[in-house]
Amino acid sequence: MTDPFAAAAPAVSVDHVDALPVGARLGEFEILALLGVGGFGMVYKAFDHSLHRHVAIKEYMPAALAARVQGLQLSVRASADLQTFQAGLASFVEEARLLAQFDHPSLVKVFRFWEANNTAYMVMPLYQGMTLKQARAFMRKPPSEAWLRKVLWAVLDALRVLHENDTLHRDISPDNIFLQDAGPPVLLDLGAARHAISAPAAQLTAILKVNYAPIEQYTQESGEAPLPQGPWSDLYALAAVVHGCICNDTPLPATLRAIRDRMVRFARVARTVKRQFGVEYSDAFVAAISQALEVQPGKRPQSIDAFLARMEMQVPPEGLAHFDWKAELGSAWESSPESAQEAAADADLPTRLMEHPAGEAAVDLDFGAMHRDAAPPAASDGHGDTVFVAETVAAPPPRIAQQRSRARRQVWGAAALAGLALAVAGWWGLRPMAAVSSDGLATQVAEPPVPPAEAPTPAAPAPTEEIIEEYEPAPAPAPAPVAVAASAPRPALQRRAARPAPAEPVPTPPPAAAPEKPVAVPAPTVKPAPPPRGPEEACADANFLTRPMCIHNECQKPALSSHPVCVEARRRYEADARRQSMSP
Ligand SMILES: Nc1ncnc2c1ncn2[C@@H]1O[C@H](COP(=O)(O)OP(=O)(O)OP(=O)(O)O)[C@@H](O)[C@H]1O
Repeated sequence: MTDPFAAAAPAVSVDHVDALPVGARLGEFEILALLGVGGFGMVYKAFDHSLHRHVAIKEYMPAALAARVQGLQLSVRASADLQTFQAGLASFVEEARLLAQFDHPSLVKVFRFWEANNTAYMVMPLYQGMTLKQARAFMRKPPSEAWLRKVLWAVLDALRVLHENDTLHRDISPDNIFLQDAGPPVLLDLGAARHAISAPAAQLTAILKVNYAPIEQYTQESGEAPLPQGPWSDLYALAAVVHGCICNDTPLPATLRAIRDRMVRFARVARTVKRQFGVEYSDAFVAAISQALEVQPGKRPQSIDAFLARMEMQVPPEGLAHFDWKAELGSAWESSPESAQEAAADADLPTRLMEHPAGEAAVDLDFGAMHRDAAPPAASDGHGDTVFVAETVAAPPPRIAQQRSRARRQVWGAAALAGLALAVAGWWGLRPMAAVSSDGLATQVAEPPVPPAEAPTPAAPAPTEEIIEEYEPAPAPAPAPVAVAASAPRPALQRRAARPAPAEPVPTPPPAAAPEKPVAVPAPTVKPAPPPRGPEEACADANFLTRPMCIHNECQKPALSSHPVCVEARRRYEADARRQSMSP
């Protein structure tokens, strides 16, 4: 029997101490390899000895909460986590049951599922290809509009099935969109376990992919009136995926955008891409993505049909059923991430597009290392764009009359999270930025940091030194508590919410006092010049939000480059850059 999925193999070799061993038997299925590890599950290539075909099996395995102690059995690490583990398990099964009902070429098919060994398993087709996140590394320039439209149509069609069944996806990201080597792109999972683990009881953590989650997902747990979620929420995430794919960079989190929207407008991205790469996007395409990226839910297209209409897309793109994503990338495709980088360098093209509005700095923030203190670190494995959001205990339901101001406060709560994220990101992810010419186009672009061949030495110059000079710290939001008000648990698979109220302006926090201009003081003529102040001294007056950036800026001064604080900051930066370059 021919098996169209037989050749599928992991794009990168994966290993995990808690993975099932090769050769393990789960009934008629024999484990052949580990394909991928998510925060909440492991996916294996397996052989079905009954039907004689290769399949993929996903095992519920939240490594932060459970371990494999004996044979195939899972054991919860700490009794305190039992309830959380069980909630995730129940949602995993619920998701499997839901997906098993659907039969759509772009929605992962579940052949069967069952519970055993204190966990559960989901059997799926073994797709051949790689995730959009992995595929982007093989592109020397942004993909064409025609290519993106094929991916979008497939995902939107799958989303339509979910929305029509009163279910939201809530977890769309480049690593959940799977590009088959020949066939339509597939939406891999619903992230139900992720959301259930975030909310098994009333005092919990929300776990979000911060670069793609719309602002309303930060407020969903609140016992106060939440910002409404609906198809517009999935559309935001999908538009963020497009923005990120074109820029080859993760988009700014909605929480940061709610404070002050520094994300490069999509229209400007399109202009820059045209100029730098010669890749053009139509007005309709740009308008639809721009609208779906609105921070305020009410300003986005409210349904998939509205989005498609904005995009002037009424019929499926031709050849979607046999979409060969590599071939259709044309000259953008390279056979390896390294050659994609080299080709871009040879053609004097950047691999990543970064720009910012005139007079403002664009900061490439990496939230990968940010976790709530109490969150077990293993939950982040392979999920650099996930963040744990601290939440407090549920409040009583609000009166309707108070909902407006409460919704506003929720945005502020989310914004407070952003403040913390900003502070952490200042340490971990400050990257080069681009200057913008008066025509609104990026005039410089930054390449991703290249991992040093050897261990960094303290005297090594910071990799971003030249361009960072242009950086001006953003006005910091006033310090605010980082906890987002919390609530009662919600169903693991989010039911569709009511249409949002007409757009209400997201409150803009008062800008922090502008730093005073330095006053020229005559230099002392007799006393020798004092030794340069250390970065910590120089930033003594900075608050917890502005301090990391202040220290970073101080460390750009040549006199301080070998100061221990700067050496440590640089070491962290470089370790992070290496970690990122190694992640698939
Ligand atoms: N049916 C499949 N065929 C081939 N590879 C797959 C399949 N399903 C998943 N994978 C691979 O396994 C990886 C992890 O899968 P998946 O994203 O479903 O895990 P997860 O635990 O749900 O992660 P997340 O944290 O995103 O919820 C994917 O990135 C993909 O590379």
